[in-house]
Amino acid sequence: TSILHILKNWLRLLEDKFYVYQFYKVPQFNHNMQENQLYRKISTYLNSLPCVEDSDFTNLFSGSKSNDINLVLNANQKIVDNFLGARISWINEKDEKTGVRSFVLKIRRNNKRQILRTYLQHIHSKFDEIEQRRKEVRLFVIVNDESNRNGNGKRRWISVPFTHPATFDTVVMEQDLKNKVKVDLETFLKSKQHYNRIGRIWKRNYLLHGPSGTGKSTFIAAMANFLSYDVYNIDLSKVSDDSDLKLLLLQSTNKSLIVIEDLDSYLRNNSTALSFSTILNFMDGIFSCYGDERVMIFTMNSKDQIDPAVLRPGRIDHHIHFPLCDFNAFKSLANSHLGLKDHKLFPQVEESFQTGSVLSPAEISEIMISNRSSPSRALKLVISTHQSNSKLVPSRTSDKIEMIQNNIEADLAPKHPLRLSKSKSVRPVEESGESDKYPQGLIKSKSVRPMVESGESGAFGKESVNDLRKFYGLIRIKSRKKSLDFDTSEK
Ligand SMILES: Nc1ncnc2c1ncn2[C@@H]1O[C@H](COP(=O)(O)OP(=O)(O)OP(=O)(O)O)[C@@H](O)[C@H]1O
Ligand SMILES: [Mg+2]
Repeated sequence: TSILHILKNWLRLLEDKFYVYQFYKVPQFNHNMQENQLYRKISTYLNSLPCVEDSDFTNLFSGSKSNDINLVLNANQKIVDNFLGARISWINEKDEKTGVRSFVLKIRRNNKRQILRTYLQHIHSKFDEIEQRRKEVRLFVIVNDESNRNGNGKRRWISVPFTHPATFDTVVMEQDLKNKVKVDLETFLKSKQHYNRIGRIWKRNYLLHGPSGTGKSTFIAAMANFLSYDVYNIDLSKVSDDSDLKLLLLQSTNKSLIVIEDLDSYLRNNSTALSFSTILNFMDGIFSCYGDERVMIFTMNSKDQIDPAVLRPGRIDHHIHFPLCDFNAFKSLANSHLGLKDHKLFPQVEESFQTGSVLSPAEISEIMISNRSSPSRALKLVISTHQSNSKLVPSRTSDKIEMIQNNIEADLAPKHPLRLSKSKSVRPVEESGESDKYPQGLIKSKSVRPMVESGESGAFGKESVNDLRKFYGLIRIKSRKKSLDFDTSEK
């Protein structure tokens, strides 16, 4: 490697003899000792180049995030950048006497005319891009404007730092689709001139649709983190009229994600004071033409019965479907949540998925989080849920979780006849009103939980209590869903 490096340097020196070069110096300070902004931009740009790693001497600094390490060029180091096929060298000069630094650009004379101007513009836009990524992302939500005493219910934004950890790497979805969205967003970021030329507002609209718990909101967070855009979450039920919406949009900034969750429910239930045409105009970006560079995201559980006008190209540029969990998604979740690349139960899990997906990634993710100490148990729970007749699987998450729990209790039932009879007497089937929805076995023991959780183990014997404790994870999910029936002291 060293020999190759030396040879390359020699070759370069030899090559240099055959060309005439022009030099440009960018000092750190101007004559009044004010910082030269161009120096700062060039420094940021050069330190972001991968070739910094190849320079002979580089400084390492910790970055803003705990695991980040930033590479910074040391004084008097040379790096070479390639731009439109031309080689441009930079030296980070430091005056030994004064300690003043400057960057010196070296470019072939014949390249200068063709590319220098474009190259400097390129540095400017790269710097903007890097700064944008470094910026703290904020989440804006709508509140009533208290200061507006006679303000007939006007709203305003308040913001908090947006700290959602989701990224495109953590969201489980088809890799091709994920890449497509990334490329689409990257192209969008670079397309200001294109949008101007064709006379369109520089915006892109996405529709994320699919059942509850399939990752739509998580995906929005990943997009915000990818773009480093602020998120403006518009709750349409809080917007009092058309002018209110316009005002709110006027107060939002460029480079932002405008999010409307559950648009279908607003449209179906008419639960907003806005007219249909206002919503369409808003989606067209007519109200947001005061700003630029917006990505609008709408989510829906289903596109059924939605007026096609809402979904037409231009209003929605990109439709992304979020399906229930299939086996591939399950494997990704098992890998990220349980650290499982493979498991002896995987073939069985795969088979259980063949009856059709009934669980959302959110539900599978909950099972895995609650049972992360025992991956086999988590996998068994997924299998047992799928094995129940998929037609009997309810659609509401809380009902599904309950059904999973009941399955486990049913599994335990033959071993603990006493428990069964006890539970039956405590909570009769008719009480639940669900007797025609699930088979008898699935609802029989709902009320066992309070007794076990409150520590009344005497009624069941140690073994059964231990068995139920094994599934404590699930009991926790359920009790969380039911917003805690019992107080903690009882627990
Ligand atoms: N595709 C996915 N990849 C990774 N995690 C997921 C995925 N889908 C759901 N989850 C997990 O499930 C939880 C709920 O997901 P999320 O809120 O994004 O669902 P949603 O589609 O927005 O649901 P809703 O329609 O009810 O708002 C999240 O905490 C997330 O961690
Ligand atoms: Mg959501």
